[in-house]
Amino acid sequence: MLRWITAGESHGPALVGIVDGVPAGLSLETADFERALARRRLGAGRGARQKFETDRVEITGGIRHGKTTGAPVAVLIHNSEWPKWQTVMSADPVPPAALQRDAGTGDEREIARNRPLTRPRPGHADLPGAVKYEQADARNILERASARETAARVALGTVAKAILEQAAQIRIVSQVRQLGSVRSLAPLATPEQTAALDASDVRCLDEETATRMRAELSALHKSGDTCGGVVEVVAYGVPIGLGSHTQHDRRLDAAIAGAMMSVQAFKAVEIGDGWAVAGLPGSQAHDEIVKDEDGKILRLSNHAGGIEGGISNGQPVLVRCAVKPISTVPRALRTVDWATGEAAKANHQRSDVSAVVPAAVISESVLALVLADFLLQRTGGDTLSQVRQNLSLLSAAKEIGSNDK
Ligand SMILES: Cc1cc2nc3c(=O)[nH]c(=O)nc-3n(C[C@H](O)[C@H](O)[C@H](O)COP(=O)(O)O)c2cc1C
Ligand SMILES: C=C(O[C@@H]1CC(C(=O)O)=C[C@@H](OP(=O)(O)O)[C@H]1O)C(=O)O
Repeated sequence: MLRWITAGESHGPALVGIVDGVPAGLSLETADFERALARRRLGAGRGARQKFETDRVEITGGIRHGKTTGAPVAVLIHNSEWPKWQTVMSADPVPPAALQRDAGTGDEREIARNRPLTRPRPGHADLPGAVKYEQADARNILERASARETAARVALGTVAKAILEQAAQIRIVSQVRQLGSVRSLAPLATPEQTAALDASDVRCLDEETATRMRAELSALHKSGDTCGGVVEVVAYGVPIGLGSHTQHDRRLDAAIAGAMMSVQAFKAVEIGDGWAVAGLPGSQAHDEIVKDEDGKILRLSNHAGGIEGGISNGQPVLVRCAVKPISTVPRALRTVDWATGEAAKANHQRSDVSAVVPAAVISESVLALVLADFLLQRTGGDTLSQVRQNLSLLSAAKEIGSNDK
């Protein structure tokens, strides 16, 4: 079983991610984490921060000389901007005067950064968070609500991907299915296309569609607006038998949907052709089962997205997620200033125009974490070789009915 947790603020000194239950013997090193984080920074629509952020990684537990030891893996991701934020984000009390002056740079923005944020942004966590936690400064909410946190999840996803790839040759790939109102009809991506997708600023290999996506982003940017979209993530090589129909919290589809919905701005999750099959007759909605010439069982389609009854069925696991538009809209939305009680325009700060491209990369990590957890629940094993061996025994014993004899 794999457990994971993150901590840290967007403008704090670092993010922390911890994943427990990692088998010993996996090959992993700092460069693997940094490569994964560089993929998350990619993409059209990102704001100023990603231009200078380097996501410097420090492994502080669970890996020695390039191999996991079986101990929890702990990773720090340093914040490149920390010196600039040190006063306003200080964990220890600072004298009020220190918050009213800049750090000697003469930079007005520095002073502004220290003022309490009292004009909540519709769509962000500012208002419900401030009410719930009784905070007068929305910064105490937005710092942790920020999707900066997904950097830690991508770091942990690097461990999960290593488990899946090294133990079971499971590979995950993502693409952008829709950016703003522009939809992509591109075929399902394969793992071999990962490098090409990473090289596309809109994560779309159809050039005509990619051009329309860029044009829409640029028009929105010019008009001070933002957009969302749809990301698609596929896991290939998932064996039959991850998850269970026997209890609500053992269903693989439920775990995937829950994990995906936990990503900032993800507002809907579809497994396979989830929304489309709702409107189809049953005769067209299911994946018929046939035998090939060698007697092997095959499917004629994959509407179910690789999961039936909460159990992986051997087909690629296919998930789509709807990502809402960024809520820090430059053409700021109406709100109420809780300091004055007056109508106001929402706080505006440096922001992304669209998070859809990094969202695709994040969805890979989130899917990897869930699949690695369910794989280890199925196989057990404290080391990579035990997981491999147990998996091969499970694959060998898959004859239907053998347990009834
Ligand atoms: C990769 C990524 C980047 C994001 N960047 C921003 C941003 O720059 N500005 C913003 O207002 N929201 C951004 N968001 C979305 C907010 O974090 C999110 O809307 C907010 O935390 C409220 O959570 P909810 O949308 O899940 O309700 C981003 C989301 C993701 C996944
Ligand atoms: C920092 C990241 O995304 C941030 C997510 C985010 C938000 O509100 O979610 C707001 C912005 O923060 P900032 O004001 O510091 O630029 C984004 O840049 C990141 O993805 O690494």
